[in-house]
Amino acid sequence: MAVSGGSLAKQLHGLLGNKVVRWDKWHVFFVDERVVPLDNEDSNYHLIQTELLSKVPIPSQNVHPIDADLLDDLDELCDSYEKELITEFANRETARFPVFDLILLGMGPDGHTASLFPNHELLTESDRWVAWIDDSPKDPPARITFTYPVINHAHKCAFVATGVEKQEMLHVTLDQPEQGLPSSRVRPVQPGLLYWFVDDAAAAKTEYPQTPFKL
Ligand SMILES: O=C1O[C@H](COP(=O)(O)O)[C@@H](O)[C@H](O)[C@H]1O
Repeated sequence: MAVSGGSLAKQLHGLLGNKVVRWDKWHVFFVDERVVPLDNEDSNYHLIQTELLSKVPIPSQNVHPIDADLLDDLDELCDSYEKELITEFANRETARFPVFDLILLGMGPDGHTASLFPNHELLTESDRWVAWIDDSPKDPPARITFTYPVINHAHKCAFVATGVEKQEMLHVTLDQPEQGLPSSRVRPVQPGLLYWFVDDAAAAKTEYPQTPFKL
């Protein structure tokens, strides 16, 4: 699976203590990463490590952070993360893109997902698996991110969006996909599935038919 950072991290607490999950079978990649050392407060790896990975028995070799020795060279950083994906998926898939079982996504209050921001040229990247930006409108400016070809080839993509600050963008994402917000562009190719896990505050303006699901 691949996981995002941000507010999603705390929602993963529900997995702790789950007796059904076979943690030793998991491999964890990062949907996007801020180009900072892995122990920096801004690092998505640091966040997910703190909130989830340090609390469950996932073998450390199954966790795939960016190579922190390459923070000064964004091209090299992306190439090395693509190679990490190639190595992991080499014996499993013949597809042109890695096919994750699950990609967990968040949505920013501006409708961005991963490090794919509104009106950014990366929204139309169709070739690379992992790409960099150095002009993120949200700090820190330098990041690497999965591109849509990777995200949209997953078996399952699941967004988690909570709180009133996500209300407007959830409405636009689901009810006005023609506006092309980054979060609207997540459309897994057949037979992939897309789920949205939202709370009442985030969903208050949404017209899209909902299937309430209580954990
Ligand atoms: O910068 C980022 O933001 C998004 C959304 O974060 P949220 O805190 O508004 O939920 C996150 O999904 C992404 O991984 C992260 O790098």
